[in-house]
Amino acid sequence: MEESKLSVREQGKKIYDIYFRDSFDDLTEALSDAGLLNRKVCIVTESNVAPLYLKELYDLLGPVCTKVTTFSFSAGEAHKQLKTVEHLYEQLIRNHFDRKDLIVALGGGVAGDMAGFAAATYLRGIDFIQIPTTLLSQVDSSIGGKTGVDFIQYKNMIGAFHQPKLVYINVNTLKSLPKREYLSGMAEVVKHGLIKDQEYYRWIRDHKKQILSKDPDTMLEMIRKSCDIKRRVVEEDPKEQGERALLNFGHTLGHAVETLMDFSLLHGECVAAGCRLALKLSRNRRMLSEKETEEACALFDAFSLDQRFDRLTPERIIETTKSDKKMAGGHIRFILLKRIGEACIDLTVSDKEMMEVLEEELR
Ligand SMILES: O=C(O)C(=O)C[C@@H](O)[C@H](O)[C@H](O)COP(=O)(O)O
Repeated sequence: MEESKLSVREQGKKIYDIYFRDSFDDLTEALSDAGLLNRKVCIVTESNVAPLYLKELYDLLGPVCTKVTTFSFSAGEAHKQLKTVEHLYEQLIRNHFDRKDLIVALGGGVAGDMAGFAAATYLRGIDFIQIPTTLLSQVDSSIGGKTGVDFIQYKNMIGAFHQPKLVYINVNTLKSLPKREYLSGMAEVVKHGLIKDQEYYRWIRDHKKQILSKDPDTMLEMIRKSCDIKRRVVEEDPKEQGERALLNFGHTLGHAVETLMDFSLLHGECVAAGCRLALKLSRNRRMLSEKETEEACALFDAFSLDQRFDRLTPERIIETTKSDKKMAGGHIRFILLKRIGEACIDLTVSDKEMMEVLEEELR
């Protein structure tokens, strides 16, 4: 398997590397290259991931760190809350963590977002690294430094931009990932093709079989391609002043569905629902043809991203969307497609337009 890495830069200066590997074998070398050896470390992980990889990580880090502690919380979006972060702060304080020490986020998006947020805020900021173990976190949430927690039912409402010092992707962790979780990550992968790269979108369509069977070489190529797209976007606009908002394609209505379904659907499943709606909004604006829209929706279907959310009404979804943070000057910030492979920001989508696509989707 080809092994490689990508560097994420800001204003030409390297900020961190993303490693693509099929084991944890050279993690300590990666830490050494990033200047992160001989520190006190806290591995932050969750209850599903801990039994699989915590011991391996602990044993690897022990010899190259001054002390290794672990913090494990109950898995699930319901625990991505300030309360969990408070427990982590307490542990860091009890173990006398100072500004030179390191947090290691081991797990999916919830672990990464929350550990990153703790790292951003503890002592006004300490270093952290990302070791993502789900497809969604490998292609999306581990890159770009968005960290945070949900607040009451508001998704990612409290957070900070804080860049990791290293992202270490071991694609072999996907073998143990439940199928539903794996497919949920495909929503972000398809999103990358739709918003930025028509050729990549076609590549995904042509490699459905290999992707579904978790063919290692295909997964590695796909993860690299997606990370490269995300890297380019966040390099250009690290703090979401413009271009980076395009990564929110599917998230405007997706976050509303996720909240209203009480987080019973996975994040990627809700993003897929949001992407279908955004595709249909783009079609109704005559930016996409009926055929292109159907084909893109069918690609989500191929990855079983066709969950129903018909117990929700269009009115409730629209109302919840307006309380999300994607508002700009009183308008909902939508990401639409000008064509397959090119997205744009739009502040003019009306309630009527939303109603039309929601009624179509919920029919
Ligand atoms: O990194 C980004 O920027 C993204 O928007 C990527 C999204 O796929 C991701 O889910 C992100 O966490 C959503 O951010 P939010 O600002 O809408 O909470």
